[in-house]
Amino acid sequence: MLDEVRGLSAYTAYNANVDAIVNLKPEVVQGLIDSFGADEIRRKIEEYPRRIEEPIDFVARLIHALKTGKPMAVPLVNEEMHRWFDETFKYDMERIGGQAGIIANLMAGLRVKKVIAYTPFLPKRLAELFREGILYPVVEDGELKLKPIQEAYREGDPLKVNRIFEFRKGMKFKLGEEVIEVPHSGRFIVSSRFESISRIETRDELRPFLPEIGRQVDGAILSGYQGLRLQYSDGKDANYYLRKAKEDIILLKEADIKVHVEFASIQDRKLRKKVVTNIFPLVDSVGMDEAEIAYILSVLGYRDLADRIFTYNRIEDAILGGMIILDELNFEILQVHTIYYLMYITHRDNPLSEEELAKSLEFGTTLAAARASLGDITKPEDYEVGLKVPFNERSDYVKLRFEEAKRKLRMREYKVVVVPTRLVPNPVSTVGLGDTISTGTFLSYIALLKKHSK
Ligand SMILES: Nc1ncnc2c1ncn2[C@@H]1O[C@H](COP(=O)(O)O)[C@@H](O)[C@H]1O
Ligand SMILES: O=P(O)(O)OC[C@H]1O[C@](O)(COP(=O)(O)O)[C@@H](O)[C@@H]1O
Ligand SMILES: [Mg+2]
Repeated sequence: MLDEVRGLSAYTAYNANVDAIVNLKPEVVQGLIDSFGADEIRRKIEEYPRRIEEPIDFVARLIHALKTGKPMAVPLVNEEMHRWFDETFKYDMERIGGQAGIIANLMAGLRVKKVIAYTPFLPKRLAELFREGILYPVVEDGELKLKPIQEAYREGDPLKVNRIFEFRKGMKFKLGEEVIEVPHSGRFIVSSRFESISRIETRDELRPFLPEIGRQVDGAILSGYQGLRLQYSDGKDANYYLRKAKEDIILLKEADIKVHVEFASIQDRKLRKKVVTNIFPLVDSVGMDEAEIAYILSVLGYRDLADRIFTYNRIEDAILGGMIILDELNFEILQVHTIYYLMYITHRDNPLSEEELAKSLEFGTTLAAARASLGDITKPEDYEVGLKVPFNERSDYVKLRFEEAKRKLRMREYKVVVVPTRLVPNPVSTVGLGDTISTGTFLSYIALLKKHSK
């Protein structure tokens, strides 16, 4: 599968940023609890702030994420808080972040045939974090040029920095009298959402060249819509940017390529609904994690099912939710990544067999296991490391529950495929694992479709 994937060319847009990463230590978490007070933190968790405006919002959402062990992302809207973060935490490293940034570097690491990456802002510091070989589209003398991305930076473009808090399974701390033990390794993302970095779009001069870009690739992976704002100070709004985003997809698809959207957490319910209802029906494939499937169902009017997924993590609920999302938003294939399994839901008439779909999921989890083990994938041989990671200890349980779900649910009109994940017990890093899975599954899906059409 790796060779077939490496024979493909792909385009990715829109979000890339610098991730400033903190590997959380229990004493740092305990220090935060001691200085903000357990009662105040509990009260804030109940309130469940959806934006970080002051430090207590951050502390409450972080402690909640640690308690559940779920991957979460919360927008930071108060620019003043940069100072508080920088004074409170010591960053362990800086690397490229954002779905488009991570995916571009992953594909370049695998030496995929051609990687074109586009991000509306490209300051020098960001351009330098992209891997060699990645091309950036620019318009020169009225023509499309693909430049090495490191040479394409623009002076004066704003730099976006997100903070990532990596936490590890088994970490213990006390919230008042309550002893909390983190149930899973994961990451908590503080996503910067200031107006200057929130225009997720293709520059007007480049948009007419999207069909030409589409003709040079086999597929496109788009993400970053979560960075939009409902309103901008110049009178523009999310509807304006979503209309442009829809135009982009239509133009790329003139070349009859498959388009995948990698979904990411959108805390604002209005924006979440706008993004899924505008964008998903235009694309072929969508990827998301377990929390995101519940968030989407909740805005589509399936609150009970969303709550069940959040609370119990049952496979049958995720399958039911996935079938609803696929049908309501009418696209080709949904891929869901959870800690213990990956899942595809597609229509019965999908040309790929269930065995082929399972192979594609296995490719995705193997790639993620390689990244979790090594921290990054810098060369094609790194994939082999993933093959050495065993499937997780709940694999038999996952298979059993899937068989049960098949008996309970009406699934005749769909192909539903579930494979257990290869889980690294002590991952070097977890940020970007979802993007890695989705890149692996989407590229292998295209490669398998190509085989069928030969
Ligand atoms: N330690 C891990 N080893 C392998 N794969 C992992 C590990 N931890 C998480 N994963 C996978 O990554 C996704 C996370 O997706 P996000 O979109 O980044 O939330 C998780 O569901 C696992 O499938
Ligand atoms: O929502 P934003 O601000 O574009 O940022 C997305 C964030 O998600 C990531 O792309 C990681 O995503 P996953 O962990 O879900 O794979 C980070 O690198 C980045 O900071
Ligand atoms: Mg993700």
